Amino acid sequence: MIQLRFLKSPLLSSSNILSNFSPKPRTGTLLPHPVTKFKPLSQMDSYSTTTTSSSSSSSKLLFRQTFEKESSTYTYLLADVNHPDKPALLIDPVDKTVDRDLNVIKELGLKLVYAMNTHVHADHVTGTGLIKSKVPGVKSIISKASGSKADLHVEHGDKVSFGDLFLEVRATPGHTLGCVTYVSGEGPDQPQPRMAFTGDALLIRGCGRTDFQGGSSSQLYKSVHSQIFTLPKDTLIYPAHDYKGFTVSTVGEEIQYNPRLTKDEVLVWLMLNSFISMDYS
Ligand SMILES: N[C@@H](CCC(=O)N[C@@H](CSS)C(=O)NCC(=O)O)C(=O)O
Repeated sequence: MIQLRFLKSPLLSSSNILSNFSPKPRTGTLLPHPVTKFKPLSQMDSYSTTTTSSSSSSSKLLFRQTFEKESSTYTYLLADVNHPDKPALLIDPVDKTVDRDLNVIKELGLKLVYAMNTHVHADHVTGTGLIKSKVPGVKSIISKASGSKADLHVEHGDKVSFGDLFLEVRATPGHTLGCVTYVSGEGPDQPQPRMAFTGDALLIRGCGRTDFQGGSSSQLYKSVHSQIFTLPKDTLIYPAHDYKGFTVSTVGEEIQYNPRLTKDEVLVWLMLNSFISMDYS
């Protein structure tokens, strides 16, 4: 007789498959700082470089991807270098590599305004506290849903501006309840292709684990599908980690090839929650 045996995986909780994700779009109030409430949204210890021109206007994105090898974490530096102030932000800085990243910012003559996190990290200490102590005036940013302390709390639909460029905040819970993805702005004066800083929600050919910090596999599946996979297919995916040497992917590639997020949701849940074994007794 062939028997299917399901063993619970430590990664996921079975009750999670029933939960839903539907971020509430937000409207309009303004904060004094250029974090605004947006209209509803319908390897190496070195760095890689891109400078992206937008199709019009004076804004020009300077972009750097740096890596912290112990936790395999990427930090991203973005700046509007055509703005007179050269305002810059860091996404997911790591305490151990703060000096390296601040040195690049200094060399390039940028003014760091934000140190942002996509979520509360379990594998390393964020560099935001250290940055604030070393660079007065820098504001830390994290999602309100994270329940963590920061100077500014963002929610789904908010907009983080730096010079003439901006990032949209999209709620992508599942790895943790408070995970967000920061997506470069839409519009003729914003960089093309768009860029999505997905934290641990979407990794290249993978996704963040969902077995701690309020995680849920079903929520992760839904949030990635509704908030990341709906972006243009050429949108560049920049995750918070990579363990295999990948640096960047695209929405189109991940829709086609990500083994954890491309199959039917129930099938993915069964794959992640169970080991199917054959019993021939
Ligand atoms: N799989 C990693 C182990 C480190 C790890 O658990 N990373 C987290 C993100 S930091 S909390 C994760 O979600 N990894 C994805 C996964 O599939 O495990 C390794 O290979 O070193």
